[in-house]
Amino acid sequence: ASKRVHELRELLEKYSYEYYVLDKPTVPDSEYDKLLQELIELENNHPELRDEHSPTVRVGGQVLDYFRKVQHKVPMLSLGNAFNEEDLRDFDRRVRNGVGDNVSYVAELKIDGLAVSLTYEEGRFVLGATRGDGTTGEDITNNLKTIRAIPLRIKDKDVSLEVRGEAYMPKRSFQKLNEARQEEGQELFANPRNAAAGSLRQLDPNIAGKRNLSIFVYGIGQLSGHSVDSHSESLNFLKDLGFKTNPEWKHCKNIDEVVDFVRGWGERRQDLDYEIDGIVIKVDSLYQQEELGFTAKSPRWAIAYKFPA
Ligand SMILES: COc1nc2nc(N)nc(N)c2nc1C
Repeated sequence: ASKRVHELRELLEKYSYEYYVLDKPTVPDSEYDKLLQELIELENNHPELRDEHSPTVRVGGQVLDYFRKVQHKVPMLSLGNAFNEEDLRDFDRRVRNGVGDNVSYVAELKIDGLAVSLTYEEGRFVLGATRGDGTTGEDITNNLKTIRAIPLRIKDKDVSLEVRGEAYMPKRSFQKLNEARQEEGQELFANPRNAAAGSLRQLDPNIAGKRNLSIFVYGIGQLSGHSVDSHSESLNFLKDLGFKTNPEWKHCKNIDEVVDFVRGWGERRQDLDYEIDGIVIKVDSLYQQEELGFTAKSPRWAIAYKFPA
């Protein structure tokens, strides 16, 4: 039974990764469900084989009375805002005053969701938390385990890391959820962001598990067992580890390319299946990020361009 249990876990993780992270399933849902059912029965008949990182825990989890508070080892800061091209050029001038003219940027979509932190130790997902006030968040591990795009195990066991990402509800899921709530005469969610936040604040993970949430991982808070020199390298590293990163990011040689990127997405964002509220621009070199440092509440090496609401 143990051999079959491990075989099923590997298979289900692979299929889940293909479906929820790559969006390229290689087997029909019926096949996935059949294997999952077999694993659930095997685990029920052999409790000694139970594992809290088994794919079966995504659909289970006990109801909590409250969320435990957790301290972020590395604060989850907020971003300074830019509202027009001039603000972006001011940001670029400040950066170049700090680190010189040899600077490049990464521009990425700012997902309109809920910032979360995911901690992995010896390759296993051990803690998921909300941003909270930046230093203290809430332990919502059970709810985040229901997000299929979040790997419960990562291949590289020697890597321990804490990653940050934005949990979100796809627009289609938001529409279906509100239609269902309309039918049941329940209060509607105002927007996908509130729906995602409301779902992750549920004390019963079975509710969160039915909300079809997803995530885009956008950065590393802490990392040991590996090193990277730039933000673009960290995005590729996260993708290689099996995380779902947003594919629309662009390495920009200068602020002009950033401005073009921002303009482009200002027009195209309604084509996306998820809501974005802006573009985040970061100095690519981690060494230059270090040189620029932080203000009391935000990195000096990043800025969020906000689209008009
Ligand atoms: C470096 O800090 C950050 N980076 C970010 N990147 C993206 N894509 N989206 C965010 N919401 C975000 N937020 C923060 C605080």
